[in-house]
Amino acid sequence: MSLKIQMLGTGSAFAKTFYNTSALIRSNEMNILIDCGATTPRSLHEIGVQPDQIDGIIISHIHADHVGGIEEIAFRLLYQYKNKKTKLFLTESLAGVLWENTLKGGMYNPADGFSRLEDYFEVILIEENVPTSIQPGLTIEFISTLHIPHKLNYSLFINGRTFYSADTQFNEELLVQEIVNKRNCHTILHDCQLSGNGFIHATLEELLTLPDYVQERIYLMHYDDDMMNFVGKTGSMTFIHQHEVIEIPE
Ligand SMILES: Nc1ccn([C@@H]2O[C@@H]3COP(=O)(O)O[C@H]3[C@H]2O)c(=O)n1
Ligand SMILES: [Zn+2]
Ligand SMILES: [Zn+2]
Repeated sequence: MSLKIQMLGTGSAFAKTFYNTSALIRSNEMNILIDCGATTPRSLHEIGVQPDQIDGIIISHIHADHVGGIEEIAFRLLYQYKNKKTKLFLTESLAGVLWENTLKGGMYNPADGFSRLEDYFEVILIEENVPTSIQPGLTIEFISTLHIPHKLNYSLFINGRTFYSADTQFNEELLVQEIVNKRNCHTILHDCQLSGNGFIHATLEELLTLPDYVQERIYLMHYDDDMMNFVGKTGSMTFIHQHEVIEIPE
């Protein structure tokens, strides 16, 4: 089965000319969303994908640019699409905080029987660091990575060949030794803070220290509005663009 990734957005949390970083894993048989930020529903609308065409949503971590559009998708499935549920793929610990700390505020409605995450979604709990088949032809590993200390965060390893960082601090050992040397990963989609100190994201300066054979595999995403000023300054790495489609190698 031929799988593709289409970027719904490639912007940082504060970008105004790019939508929040999120992506669709697509084939003839499925549309699986990676994260659903505040601007993701608009981007889905622009490429003609309706909420009832989404077969599931993978959640990397809880920041509004990654989960701020979930309430809209859930309410539209419930009210516009007559109680259709989509799947939500996430770790058990993330499911707890996603409901209690983020979604419950807008979605808690016990009078109508909606008081848990499971009332809106078919919740599929995934064990971290274990490759798990979530759809025919699609295996995802939630790799625990460091974004903000004490905050749950997962990068994704897709079908054993493609790494999607979501939001993470620079981790040379993970990228070089584990992902490329050991796992022979050919495609890396990595968040990138173009200027200033990283602290919670990998900076361009840090990513430029990677060996060439690793940089060649990296698409940069989650960038600020000044991205155009950095074209030609990203070593062997390339920017991926909003709505661009790339193949996921078999
Ligand atoms: N400790 C933190 C926490 C958050 N932030 C900013 O807020 C954004 C939330 O989404 P993000 O994509 O993780 O990027 C974060 C930083 O811009 C930050 O700069 N430092
Ligand atoms: Zn983010
Ligand atoms: Zn984040």
